[in-house]
Amino acid sequence: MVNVLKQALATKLDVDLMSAKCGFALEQLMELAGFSVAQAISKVYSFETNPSILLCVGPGNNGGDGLVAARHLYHFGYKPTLYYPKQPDKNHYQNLLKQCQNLGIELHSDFKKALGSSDLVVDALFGFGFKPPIREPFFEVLSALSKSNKPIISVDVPSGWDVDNGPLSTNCIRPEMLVSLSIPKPCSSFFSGKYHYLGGRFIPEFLAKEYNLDIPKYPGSDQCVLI
Ligand SMILES: NC(=O)C1=CN([C@@H]2O[C@H](COP(=O)(O)OP(=O)(O)OC[C@H]3O[C@@H](n4cnc5c(N)ncnc54)[C@H](O)[C@@H]3O)[C@@H](O)[C@H]2O)[C@H](O)CC1
Ligand SMILES: [K+]
Repeated sequence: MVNVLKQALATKLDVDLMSAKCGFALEQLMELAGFSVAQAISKVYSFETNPSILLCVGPGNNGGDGLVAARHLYHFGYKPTLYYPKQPDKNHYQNLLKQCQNLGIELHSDFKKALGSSDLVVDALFGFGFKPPIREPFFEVLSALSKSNKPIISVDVPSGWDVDNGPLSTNCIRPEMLVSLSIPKPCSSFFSGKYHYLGGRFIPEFLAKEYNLDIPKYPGSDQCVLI
């Protein structure tokens, strides 16, 4: 049994989930993934002491999880805001953004100002689709994050880390919390923050068996589990 999945296999698992044999749509998986991230955050950081959460949103599905999490965090009582420098044309991402904006969630253009006024930062820039080296404008964003003392919550993979091999340099971000999705990626063994959660409670048992995955048991109706 394995408790981590390398980049190539995580990509294959994602394709399998959305194939005819499993029948999921990306929108469903992303909603569950993003909801589990919001729920994990709510278990660790109270909205009374840490209301302002800046969600840094990347151009792929990791960013989509961030947009979903922002919407749920708003409904949980937080004050989320977004930094989304590369917005793809795809309908789904535009709808997720519209859903946030309809709630009055602010979209920042000045990253440093946004960072200064936040209590927590969600890193939803890159997940298992990241291929180094980091391209602009993300290099500047990640180096500002690595120098900041704000607690960072990374979604699936700490952005800028190699998915299979971990931090690429000494000035990589060091998140306080990591929410792995489906199953942790190998880089999570370098995580030295305080809280490691697993979310994305959607892997059918037959697929877990096929990939020989050792998925921790989720408590009750929770969408995340502390690992
Ligand atoms: N099965 C699951 O667990 C699910 C997880 N989800 C989330 O999806 C991401 C993986 O999404 P994907 O779109 O494949 O990749 P990323 O978002 O990680 O990144 C792709 C995006 O980033 C750009 N990019 C890649 N490398 C660089 C670089 N060096 N510099 C700048 N930009 C880069 C690339 O061009 C793309 O635009 C997974 O981690 C989960 O968070 C799903 O939501 C549901 C199923
Ligand atoms: K991330």
